[in-house]
Formats: sequence, C-alpha cells, structure tokens
Amino acid sequence: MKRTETILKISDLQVAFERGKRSLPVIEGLNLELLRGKVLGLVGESGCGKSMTALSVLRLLPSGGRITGGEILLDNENLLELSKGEMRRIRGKRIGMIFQDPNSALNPVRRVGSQFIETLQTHLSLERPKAKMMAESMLSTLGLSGPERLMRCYPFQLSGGMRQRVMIALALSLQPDVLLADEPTTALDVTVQAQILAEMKKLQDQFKTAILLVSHNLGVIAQLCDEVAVMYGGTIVETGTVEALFTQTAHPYTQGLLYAIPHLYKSRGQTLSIIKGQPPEAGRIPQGCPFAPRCGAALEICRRSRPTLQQTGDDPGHQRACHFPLTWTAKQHTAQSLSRKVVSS
Ligand SMILES: Nc1ncnc2c1ncn2[C@@H]1O[C@H](COP(=O)(O)OP(=O)(O)OP(=O)(O)O)[C@@H](O)[C@H]1O
Repeated sequence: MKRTETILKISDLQVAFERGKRSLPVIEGLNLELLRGKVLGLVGESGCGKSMTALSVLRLLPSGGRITGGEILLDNENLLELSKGEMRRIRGKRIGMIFQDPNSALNPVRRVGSQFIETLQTHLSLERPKAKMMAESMLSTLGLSGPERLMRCYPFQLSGGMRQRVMIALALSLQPDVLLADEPTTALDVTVQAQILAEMKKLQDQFKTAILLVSHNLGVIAQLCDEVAVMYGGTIVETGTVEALFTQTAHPYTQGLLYAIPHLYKSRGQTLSIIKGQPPEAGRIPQGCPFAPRCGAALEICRRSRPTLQQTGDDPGHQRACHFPLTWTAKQHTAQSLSRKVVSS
C-alpha cells in the first residue's frame, strides 16, 4: 500500500523530568509518523505521556522536563537543533496547538476580535480589513453565529464551547502544516463535542492540515482519525489505520482499551472489562515491555526485553510492539517462545 508523504517524524524520543538529582524518564524511545494532510490519533490512559509528546514537538515542556534524546523532523528539519528564535517562528504558523483549556490561549482582558485579527496580521501579513473578514468567515465555519457581535466580546462572555471553537478557528486559520490538538473537546458536553469535531474535520479537509489528535477517548479517535497510535508507558505499542486497530487488534493493551468501550464489547460478545492495575509512574517504566506487569499473556521474555515496533499483518503501516501479538496463531507463538529460549540459553 502506498503511503502519503510524512510531514512530522519523531524517532526514538526520550523525555525525562529532573527531581532533585534524579532524572525520571516519562517518554522512552517513542516513534511516530504523521502523514501530510492526515489525522493521527494518539490514545492511551492518563499519564502515559501523550501531552508530553505533543509539548516536546513544540519544545514547550513544563519546568523540569527535558528532551534527553531522539529526533523530531518537520519536513526533514530537526526541530531539536533549532534556536529559540527559529522555534518561535515555527510555532503557530507551521505547527499550531489547541489545548483542552481555551483560556490558556486567549487573553482574558482583550476582545476576541482584536486577538484574532492581530494574530492573522502578524503571521499571515494581512491588511486589517482582510484579516477581519477571514476571522469572521472562520468563526462561521466553526458553527458560531453572529461572528461580528462575537468578535466584540471578551472571552469570559462566551460559553466554554464557544471559546473552544474560537481557539480552533484561530489555530486553523494560520493554516499550519501540523496541528497538535490535546484533548480539544474533553471538557465539553457530548453533543457539543461531536459538533466541534465535525466542524474541525471540515476545516482540516479544506486546508489539508495534518493533525495529531491527543485523546483518551477511542470513540473520538474513530470519528476523526485516519490512523491511530496507541501509547503506553512512554512509548507507542501499536499503530495503524483505525480499521486495522479495531478489526485486527494486535496488542493486548489496545484490546484492553477497546473492551472498555461499552457498545463495542457488546458487539464483540465480550464482557466489559477494565485493565487491572495502574500504568507506570514517571521514572518507573519497566525495562521490558512496559505493559507486561498488567498483561494476562506476558511471559518471561516480555519482562526482560523491550519489544520494538514491527509490522503486523499485510499492511506495513500496521505495527505493534509485542512479543506475542493477539493476531498470531498458536504455531507462531510456540515458534517465538522456542526461538527466544534458544537465544537466551
Ligand atoms: N510538570 C511535571 N513534573 C513532573 N512530572 C510530570 C510533569 N508533567 C507530567 N509529568 C509526568 O509525565 C508523565 C506523562 O504525563 P502526560 O501529561 O504526558 O500524560 P498524558 O498521557 O497526557 O495524561 P493525561 O491524559 O492525564 O493528560 C506522567 O507520569 C506525569 O506524572
């Protein structure tokens, strides 16, 4: 299968937090590829490192956080080698970001319109009347009626859903190559969530923006994404198209996430289950497979050696980091167990 061109490529990313004299790893050897104009979902339980991955791309880690290794290529340019000034030029214009909390992006003491227009003038070098027109048109596309009136409002005069729409409109109007969206609708009620995601998808199609959509909600991911990367313990454990992950699930952790979706477990004749135990804390990621302590199928090799991402099935884009993927036959399992015994003896 021919794959579209890669716009963002993260290779072997390592991130750690300094606590006193100790360095606590939170991302260990993360590999991720975002294709031009496509939407990639990054999914996983709370604390697995989704936000730190997105913030690493912008080089905006919270205090104490440091990128200790790896490469982040935007169109073949390593962002980790750029100066602070060069990075400032990349943010917003080439890589946009929308957060769960729109208040982090909107200035509370300035009217929505003046912030919007100024941003468009600065980044796109537009004359004020043109910037105003574009701002109003973007706000309408995002389902906001009466954009002229809305532009005269302060952020606190808008509902949470409206503020979130304003932030999405602002980020997408700069037509960045890449948009990092970290739980953009999680704080909103379900109907508003669905509307905003549909509107975001419309704009994404129009501008061909590549989006990295961070979410813990597989339903949201299925609605919007072309591909999905499942993250656990600071690394990617499975990646592929939405269809491949749902129909040919290879990693036991992905399966655990799927069985926790109420309508899906029923359709598969399974019982709703939660994954027992907790994900590893910062600095406590196991040396072998990070999921081994919670995995019902883990063998000795899983605890000792970290599996790397490898093709699973016929599609080169569907990869899993698991010694014993679910899609394997009993024969393949036995052969793998035997070869591991021979290697380690
Ligand atoms: N400021 C910080 N100082 C120290 N550790 C941090 C800090 N921020 C995050 N961490 C740790 O980094 C790890 C990854 O956190 P991250 O926020 O990326 O997870 P997440 O998958 O985005 O979770 P959530 O879905 O809850 O946002 C966690 O173990 C977290 O405790």
